Amino acid sequence: MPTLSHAEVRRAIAQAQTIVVKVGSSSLTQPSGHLDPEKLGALVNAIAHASLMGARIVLVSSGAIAAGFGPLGFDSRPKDVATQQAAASVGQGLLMAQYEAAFAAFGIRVGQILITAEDTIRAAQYRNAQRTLGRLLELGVVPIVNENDALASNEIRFGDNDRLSALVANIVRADALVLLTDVDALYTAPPSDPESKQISYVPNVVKALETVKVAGSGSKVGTGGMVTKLEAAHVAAVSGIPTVMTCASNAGPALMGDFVGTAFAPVKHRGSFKRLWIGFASHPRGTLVADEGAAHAVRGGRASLLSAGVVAVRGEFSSGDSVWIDDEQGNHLAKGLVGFDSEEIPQMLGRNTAQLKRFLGEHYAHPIVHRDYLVLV
Ligand SMILES: Nc1ncnc2c1ncn2[C@@H]1O[C@H](COP(=O)(O)OP(=O)(O)O)[C@@H](O)[C@H]1O
Ligand SMILES: N[C@@H](CCC(=O)OP(=O)(O)O)C(=O)O
Repeated sequence: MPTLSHAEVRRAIAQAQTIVVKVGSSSLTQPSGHLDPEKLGALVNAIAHASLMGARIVLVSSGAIAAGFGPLGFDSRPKDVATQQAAASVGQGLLMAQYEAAFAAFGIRVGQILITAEDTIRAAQYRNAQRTLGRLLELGVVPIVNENDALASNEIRFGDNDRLSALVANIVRADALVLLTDVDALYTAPPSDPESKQISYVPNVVKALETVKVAGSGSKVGTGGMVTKLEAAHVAAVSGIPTVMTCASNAGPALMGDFVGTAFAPVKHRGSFKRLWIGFASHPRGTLVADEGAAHAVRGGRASLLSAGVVAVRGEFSSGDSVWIDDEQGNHLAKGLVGFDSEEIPQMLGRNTAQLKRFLGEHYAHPIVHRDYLVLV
């Protein structure tokens, strides 16, 4: 796919029909941690205008934990997961109440969708999310999405909403992703570094990942920092979706395609969602170690991982979980969704398909990781 110029990326954003807008906690709160109605109101104003002009907008909004810890009597954002989940449970309702009132002033209805990482891969939940989001957009509603913090388990939560927003952009087949945060653009290094310079256009986010120095969150309430925002832009780019990242006060101009913040060009045509999920969002539960021949085949990009080429298995996982595929030197080669439970695998190691069928039965005569569920890293 030829790289779009900076102007073409901005035009694509201006013309986008379906847009996912992600806003971070730091952009919705006062320094005290309470929700800031003015910031929220300004954001809603920008989104409502784009929506009334015909854009279909999905808002991925953080802020539940930030909105909940103050009313619960905590001075600062809680660090332990259980209290964060309780704060999110209290804060999510408060957050939605503010959005409801702010959008109502424009005659726009909102709908709440809380989603976990698992919902984005299990086929039934994925289809339900897709159908509900699609119908809400048809009805002119602005869906407001957040991670289902109160229920997500520690191991598989997204934690930040950046990657979630890129996956939502895939679910709704968005034409653009707008990441709103507390910094006006991507810089060559964290903005606290006096040498850092603003970057207005990233033609290839994969290359940018190698050169830009990024750090975690600069605020007390944000979670992922620039690392997860670049990951989100990366997922979007390889899904054929352009991204613009800027501060929340630039939401209006960003949605209009003005040259604010940083624009990221798409690098590929739209790809398979399942492979994207495996590559970017899934958290490996264990490791399969490939021998030299299998490692070579996996690196080639089109082979399944067969038990004949696996020399060791580590971790506890179930069929369908994500695992690392490593070479014998410990380098990660790929991630994949494994076809068997971890306890089933030791008896399969080193056996070819005919032997698996003969000694263990038909059920075992399949790749440990099928190539359709394997993504090189
Ligand atoms: N190279 C960089 N360019 C811009 N910002 C960066 C960079 N590296 C780290 N950051 C930090 O990332 C922060 C935004 O992330 P975060 O606090 O998680 O926001 P949000 O709550 O919007 O997700 C910025 O405030 C900034 O301090
Ligand atoms: N789901 C959490 C989001 C966590 C968070 O802070 O995310 P972000 O602001 O995007 O770094 C919440 O609503 O509080």
